[in-house]
Amino acid sequence: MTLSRVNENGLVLLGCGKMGSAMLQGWLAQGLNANSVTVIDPHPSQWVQGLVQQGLHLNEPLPTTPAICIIAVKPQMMGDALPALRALGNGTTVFLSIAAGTSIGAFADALGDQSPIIRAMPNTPAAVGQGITALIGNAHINDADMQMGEALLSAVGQTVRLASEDQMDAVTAVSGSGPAYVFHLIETLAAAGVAQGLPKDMALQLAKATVAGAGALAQAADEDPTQLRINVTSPNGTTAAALEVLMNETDGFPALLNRAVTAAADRSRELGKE
Ligand SMILES: NC(=O)C1=CN([C@@H]2O[C@H](COP(=O)(O)OP(=O)(O)OC[C@H]3O[C@@H](n4cnc5c(N)ncnc54)[C@H](OP(=O)(O)O)[C@@H]3O)[C@@H](O)[C@H]2O)C=CC1
Ligand SMILES: O=C(O)[C@@H]1CCC=N1
Repeated sequence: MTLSRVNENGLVLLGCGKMGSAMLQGWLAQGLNANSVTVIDPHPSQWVQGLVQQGLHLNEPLPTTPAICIIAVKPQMMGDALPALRALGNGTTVFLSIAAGTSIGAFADALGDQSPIIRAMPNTPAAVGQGITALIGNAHINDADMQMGEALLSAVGQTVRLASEDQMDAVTAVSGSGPAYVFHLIETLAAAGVAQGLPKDMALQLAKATVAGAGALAQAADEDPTQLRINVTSPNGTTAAALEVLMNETDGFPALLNRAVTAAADRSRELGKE
């Protein structure tokens, strides 16, 4: 689907930090006109300020009925930020929030209970077009609205639709926060390489390329990740020695990652109540 509805009627982006900027970059690359975009952010980056020359509206009054308003501020800032959007509520403007924790019900309370609202959870690989976003809409979202939301998020990666909003805490814990776990894996794999005698730069290069290559193979291969792991593991070889440590039932990777994902999902649920 093209971004024609957004180009014709406009897009408001509330909050243009890490995620807002990553998405905006993808939309512009996919053909969104800068002059269809209004960004509201108290401290816009140099990059966003530079887009004003291409027609982007920065901290200007809101258009009357934009096609969509993307909410990309921190959950803790919602109380301060949402009143600025009330004029767009209960109309045809679709609200799409990417905030962790904040429920569709909380947005309906703040913006009007007739408002079409999509809740989405992207992740930072969106900055290189390789994100994944889960979405769910409320009862006022029609097919065309959902397609518009998906078209925008597809500009920065894959999309999946959720069956229920309850799934969003788990999604946040797996793919929203997940890139941080993988970056930590890169950091710790490189540090372990240094401990084994490698120079720091080379250890980091090896760790980054290994994670990137394994990720690309997992996406491209017909085999599932279990088979791909088995393919690396020679009987009585080096990988088997490492996996014996990593797959330990009590303090191995599965137990550790399960605890980490549970902590993230619990925090997402808490954020929804704050
Ligand atoms: N980072 C991530 O990996 C992901 C984040 N998210 C969600 O995305 C949202 C944004 O996160 P992220 O981009 O990391 O955060 P950032 O802090 O990078 O971006 C938020 C932006 O909103 C601005 N802002 C603060 N108050 C207002 C206001 N009242 N009106 C307009 N803009 C305001 C901030 O300005 P200033 O810095 O000056 O306060 C900042 O530029 C969060 O809700 C988060 O849960 C979702 C998926 C992944
Ligand atoms: O850490 C957070 O709360 C946000 C949501 C998912 C990724 N970053």
